[in-house]
Amino acid sequence: MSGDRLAGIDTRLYLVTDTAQCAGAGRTVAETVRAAVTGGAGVVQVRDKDIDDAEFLVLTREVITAVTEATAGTDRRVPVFLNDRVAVARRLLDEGSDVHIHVGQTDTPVAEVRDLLGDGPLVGLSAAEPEEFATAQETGGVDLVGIGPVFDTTTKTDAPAGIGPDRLGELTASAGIPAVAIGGIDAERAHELRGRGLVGICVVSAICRAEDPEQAAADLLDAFGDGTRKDGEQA
Ligand SMILES: Cc1ncc(COP(=O)(O)OP(=O)(O)O)c(N)n1
Ligand SMILES: Cc1nc(C(=O)O)sc1CCOP(=O)(O)O
Ligand SMILES: [Mg+2]
Repeated sequence: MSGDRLAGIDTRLYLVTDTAQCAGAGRTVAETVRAAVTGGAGVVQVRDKDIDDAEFLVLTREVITAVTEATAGTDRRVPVFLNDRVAVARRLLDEGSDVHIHVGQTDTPVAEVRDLLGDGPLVGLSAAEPEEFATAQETGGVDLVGIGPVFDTTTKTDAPAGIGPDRLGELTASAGIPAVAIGGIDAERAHELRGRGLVGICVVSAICRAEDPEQAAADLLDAFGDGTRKDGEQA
């Protein structure tokens, strides 16, 4: 896999959807995505552990439409990732949709994902151990790693305790693959993740539970900035 496969994508703010959290805030996932992308989210992942593949297919089509509407008339490229559902991704690719996939360490292995989906889609992988980065680099085929949880989270019920920004920075430095941080990130804490080598921050509840997801996205982007400057450093 060669070239800058993330070219043209603003990876600084990555939204992962949670259907129940969006519903609790009185909105659909698609409405939340449309607002968040309008507010600046540059990557979207559809994640729902409680529905079957047929329902996930419908949900993802709605999200693709929301992203298309939010980016209409701009030159923004906002990729839509599917969480875990390789078969649904294959179906959408066959329909001509531009979709991508994020898998974890216990999901479909990356080599198998590539066999099933080919070289076109971006592949994200969860990784939080040096050995996992080494394997991802050796195997190839991973475009982006998600490292977490950086802070404690209640959204992912099987997540361990947060590793903290310093450990996150060490892992990012050794990842060798563009990395986003995930877990417990909100607009108050996002500034702690500047200067950690990340290409972006990834959030669920900070946008899905927000009263105003467009404003929440803008606030998160303000707090993270371009991600490169640590607190207190001059531009
Ligand atoms: C960007 C990003 N990073 C990490 C994860 C977590 O994926 P995984 O470990 O497979 O856990 P589930 O999300 O499937 O519960 C992610 N989804 N996105
Ligand atoms: C989906 C997910 N993956 C994680 C990981 O650590 O790999 S943490 C997480 C949930 C993040 O939700 P919130 O932004 O609401 O804390
Ligand atoms: Mg997974």
